[in-house]
Amino acid sequence: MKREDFLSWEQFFMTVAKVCAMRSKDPSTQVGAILVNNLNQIISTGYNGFPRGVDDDKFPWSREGEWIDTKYPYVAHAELNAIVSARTNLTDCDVYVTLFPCNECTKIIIQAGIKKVFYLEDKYKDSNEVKASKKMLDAAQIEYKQINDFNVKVSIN
Ligand SMILES: O=c1ccn([C@H]2C[C@H](O)[C@@H](COP(=O)(O)O)O2)c(=O)[nH]1
Ligand SMILES: [Zn+2]
Repeated sequence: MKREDFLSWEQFFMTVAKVCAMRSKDPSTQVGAILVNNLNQIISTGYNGFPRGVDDDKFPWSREGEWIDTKYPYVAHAELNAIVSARTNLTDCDVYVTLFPCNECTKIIIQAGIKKVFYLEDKYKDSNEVKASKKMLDAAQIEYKQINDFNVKVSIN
């Protein structure tokens, strides 16, 4: 008899996105994103971090202070990294991301032709950035779906 407790595609892809987030060196919020095509193939992965050549031991990780002295001007978002790393056309791909995309990532998601956004956390839902994201996704008729029943535990020895 076949196993019944296998991961669904949604659980599987979000688990991979969570694992990608574990690569992030951001001390407060680690974000992972993956792109999946209509054959359920993972096309690309990304996580939030500084761009290539921007030394993450020399640039700031802080959230507060003068904007130029915080991480915000420098960090490349997980969705951006996944999209620019993809080596194929992204039309009709889905994105799985561990945090609801900000407005800048949302613009890139829309322009890349991505069809659906699956997300886990929405901790900045009251921010103007996320409100703007939702307005743009609604206008562009791109669906977004929160994975609610995510209780996957991965333990690898
Ligand atoms: O769409 C998004 C939004 C945010 N991120 C990254 C950028 C930062 O590294 C963190 C957010 O840091 P806070 O300390 O929680 O403000 O998340 C992203 O990758 N994608
Ligand atoms: Zn973003």
